[in-house]
Formats: sequence, C-alpha cells, structure tokens
Amino acid sequence: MSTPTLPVATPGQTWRTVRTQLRGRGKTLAWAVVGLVAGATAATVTPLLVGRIVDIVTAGGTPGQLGVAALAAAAATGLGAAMTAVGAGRTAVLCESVLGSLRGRLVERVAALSLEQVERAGRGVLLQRTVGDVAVASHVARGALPAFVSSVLTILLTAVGLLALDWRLALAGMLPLPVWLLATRSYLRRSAPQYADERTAEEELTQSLLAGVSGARTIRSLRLEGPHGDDIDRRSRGWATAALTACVTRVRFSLRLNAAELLGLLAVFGMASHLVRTQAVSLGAASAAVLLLLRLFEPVSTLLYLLDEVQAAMAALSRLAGVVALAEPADRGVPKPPRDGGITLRGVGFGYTGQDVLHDVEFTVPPGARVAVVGPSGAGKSTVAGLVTGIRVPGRGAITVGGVPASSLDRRSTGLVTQENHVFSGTLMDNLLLARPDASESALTDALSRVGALTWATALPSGLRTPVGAGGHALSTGRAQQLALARLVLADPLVAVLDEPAAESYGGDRSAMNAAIDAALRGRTGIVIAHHLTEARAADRIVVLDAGRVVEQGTHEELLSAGGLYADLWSSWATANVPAGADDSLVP
Ligand SMILES: Nc1ncnc2c1ncn2[C@@H]1O[C@H](COP(=O)(O)OP(=O)(O)OP(=O)(O)O)[C@@H](O)[C@H]1O
Repeated sequence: MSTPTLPVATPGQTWRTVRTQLRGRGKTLAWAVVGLVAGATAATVTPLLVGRIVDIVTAGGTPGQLGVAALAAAAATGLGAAMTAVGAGRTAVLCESVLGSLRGRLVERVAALSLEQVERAGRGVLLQRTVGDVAVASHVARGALPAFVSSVLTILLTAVGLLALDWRLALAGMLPLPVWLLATRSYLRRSAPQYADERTAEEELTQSLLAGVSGARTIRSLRLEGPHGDDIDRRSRGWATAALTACVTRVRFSLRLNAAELLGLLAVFGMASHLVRTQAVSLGAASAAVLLLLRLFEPVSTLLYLLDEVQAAMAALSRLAGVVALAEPADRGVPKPPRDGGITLRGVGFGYTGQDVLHDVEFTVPPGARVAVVGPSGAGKSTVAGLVTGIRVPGRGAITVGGVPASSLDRRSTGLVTQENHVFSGTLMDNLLLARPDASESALTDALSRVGALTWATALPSGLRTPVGAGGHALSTGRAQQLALARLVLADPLVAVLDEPAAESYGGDRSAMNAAIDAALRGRTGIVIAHHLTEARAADRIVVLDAGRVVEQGTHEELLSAGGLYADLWSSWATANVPAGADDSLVP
C-alpha cells in the first residue's frame, strides 16, 4: 500500500469534521430523519394492510371493511412515498450544504499550503483531492446517501413488522441475518483499505498523467517517452489491480447475500405454510410475512450496491478532512505589517532538498529604493525572490521587511510577479479585481494605463468585460505579465519583487517593458530579478549572485570599474545587444 503525500483523516477526525459542519443545520437534519423514518414505516405498514385485506376476503368481510382496509393501504403507500421524498430531499440538501462548506474550507487550506507542501504533494494529488474526491462525495451525497439510510430503516422496520405478525415468522425471516451480518462485516473490513488503495493508486496515476501533459516538451526533447510511458503503464496496472481486488471482494459479498436471501425465503415459505396449516396464523398474516420478506430484497440489494459508493465516499471524505485538518505552518505566526519597505537579508542560507543553493546571502534595500539582482542561470535569483516575499522560509539567517521577519509578514505588504502569470477564468475585470475587490472601474483602467495595457484591453471584444483565461479570449504571455503588473499596482504593496519578463513577451519592445516595470514599481521598494542588464543599469543598486553567493554589489558604474563578474556579464550583454561601434549607453 503506497503512502499518500497529503494526510488522510482517521474515522474519528472525519466524524469530528462532519459534526462541526452539522452545527446550525439542526432543522434540516430533523426533517431528514423524520421524513426517512416515516417513509420507511409506511413502507412496512402497507404489506401488513394487504395481509389484513386477505383476511377480510377469506373471512367473507363486508365491502365496507374491505374499503377501509384498501383505503388505509393506499394512504400508507402515498404517505410513505411523500415522506420518503421529503426525507431524501432534506438529506441531499443537508449533505450538499455540508459538502459545500467543506469544499470552501478545503480550497482555503490548499491556497494556504506552503510552497514546500504543494511541491511535496504534487499537482495531481491536489487536483485529485479538490476535484476527484469532492465529486465522489458529492455524487453520493446527492442520491446514494438518502437511499442508503432509507434502506437501512426499511430493513429494521421489516424485522419489527414480522415480529408484530408472529414471532415464528419473524424468526424464519431473520434466518439470513447472521449470514448478512458476517458477510457485511468481512466485506467492510476488506473493502475499506481496498477503496483507500484504489483512490491513492488513482491519485498517483493522475499525477503521472499530469506530468506527461505539462512536461510533454521536456519528455520529447530528452527522449523520455519510453521511461515515462513505462511509468504510466506501471501506475495504470497498479490502479487496475487495486480496482479489480475491490471488485472481487464486492462480487463475493453479493453471492453471500443472494444465498442468504434464498435461505430466508425458503424458511418463511416453510414456516408460513406450516403455521397456516396448523391454524396458528391467518392466511393474511402469512401473505403479509411473505410480502414483507419479498420487499426486503430490494433495500438489501440497494444497501449492497450503495455500501460500495458510501464506502468510496467515506474514503474521499476522510481525504478531504485530512487536508481541512492541516494546521497552518507553525513558523508563519500572526501576520504583521512592516514598519516601512526597507529589506534586510543577513547570513541567509537555503536548500531545496538538503543541499544549499544559497550561502550566507547579505544585502539591504533602503525603503523606496530599487535593487536589481543579477547573475548567471541557476545562481539563486528566483529563490531570493521567494524568500523575500515569504513564500519560502530561509534555512539559516534572517530576512526582514520593515523590521518584520518575511515569513510572518502580512502578505498584503509584498507583491511578487513571476515570469509565469496565471490568467484566471473570468472577465479581464474579474482578474484585476482579485487584487483589490473594491476597486472602481476607473481605478482598474488607471492601473491598466500605468502598465501600458489600456489600449489592447479596451480593444478586446467586450473591453474589460471580455472573458479571458480557460475557455475565454487567449492572452499572450506579455499581456498576462502586464495584467499581473496591473494587479500589483492595484494591490499597492510596500514591496514589489519582479522576475523580469523576457522582452519577447512585449513583442521585443524593451522600452515598453521597462516603462511598464517603472510604472509598477513607482512609490514602492523594488527588487527586480534582471535578465536584461538595461533594467539592472536603471536600478539604484545591483546585487550580483553567483552559485548562491553575493559576489559583488554596487551601482552600475561602480561594478563596471571593479571589472568583476558584472563587468563580464555587461560586456557579453552589450556585445549581443549593441550594434558594433555604437555607444553602449544606448542599449535599449
Ligand atoms: N523547486 C526546486 N526544487 C529543487 N531545486 C530547485 C528548485 N528551484 C530551483 N532549484 C535549484 O536551485 C538553484 C537556484 O535556482 P533559481 O531558480 O533560484 O536560480 P535563478 O538564478 O533564478 O535561475 P534562472 O535565471 O535560470 O531562473 C538551481 O540549482 C536550481 O536548479
């Protein structure tokens, strides 16, 4: 059995989570119980009334007696159906609303997971929990659970009905009970871990399939199709084996139940004919007993069929509750607002998988200043961005913003714009409002205008109301970046950290890109991860990273005259970007 990468709640924890959600929903719960109990009671009374009709007919009763009994049987059937509908409806409403608020808490918890937890869990696992498990639980909540509860009640009340007719008939009818109980107990014991295994195997398969889709290019370029295909094959087989194991257990259970039904039917027929022959019970009572038993098969098979789904839903629910119960990372503490936008890094070390990628990094950014972080690929620039914005926590040393440790900083005081900017499904306006939900339309257009995005935004088919993101108008990488910058302007944090976009995102127009960055950083402390050295030149100070260490820092001019790594980087940059013979101060 493989270990899931996100916690799965114990039955006790799951029940506590559900119970918390049931608070304040007492009235719906009461209606659900009353409806289902009344429905099941009426369903048991009907065969007893049919038995009564048989007795009236065999005893040569009057048409009046017959009419009353027939009317009572019809009324019980109608009332039973109506109360079952009320109970099923209320149960579905109750389950949906509990699940709805559970889903809300789940999404909150997933959004609050630390980056390390998200990376450890993997996107496939998170997707399976937030979409797959919720769908399984919600499917059962909508239909299966009311039918399940109703079946359990019908079975119990049938036993009571048989007992009301004659204890010997009840005894014969109860003959299959030990077989049912033993079969069910062994089924539940086996199938619970089998369902959990099946869902975990499915989670792993989703993870692998997702990796194949999002990493398709890398897989193709490194010719990893074979090994990746083998991995998917292995996981598919793992899933199929888990599903088949659960299926075999189900079929065995079904066979045992059928055998038990046959046993019960033979016993009741035998006992009823014996009791009628010895005149211990009336023909009507014997007919009612047989009818009750026949009516029992449907709820029993419903129970069997739904036990499966309810078990799968319980497995899904315990996985949802596992995420909901996740505690906030202890080191985050109560978020605090910074005194100002000044940033200080002291002796910072950090490693992703044990091995450090940053060593003893130290630099400061005065409030309102702009610092460019430059260095070769893999030097640790993006890691610094994640640490300053509190997304990652340093392994050693300290990072403070306005006197507050970055990890316990009020998230609204820093903003990070990376090279990958997600466009959410919704209108362009919805995407902007995420940063400041109460912003007026003129504030939105101002923000767009500051980052040079207003012209294209207003030219969209429905302007700011144009649907974008998945299923909507597709935005280029450059436009998505401008949208992220406009969101930053709207959120108005004290500190902004920008991973500078590729100039190609702006159709190669570096001056447009620089103007958008300038506008987004105006009035706040800024750290720019500069891939284009013109952006570094415009900064108040430049920090040069190499292999996770700060090797130089100073202004553009100071670093050029120092003749170190920055001077080398600048010279290769200028050679590649300035026409021969031109003054490199003209580099765009
Ligand atoms: N999520 C991660 N898990 C493991 N290692 C990582 C992760 N992200 C980055 N690294 C490693 O950490 C080191 C620093 O990476 P980082 O992305 O911070 O460098 P960078 O200077 O921003 O590089 P680039 O300019 O190519 O974006 C690299 O060796 C990289 O492979």
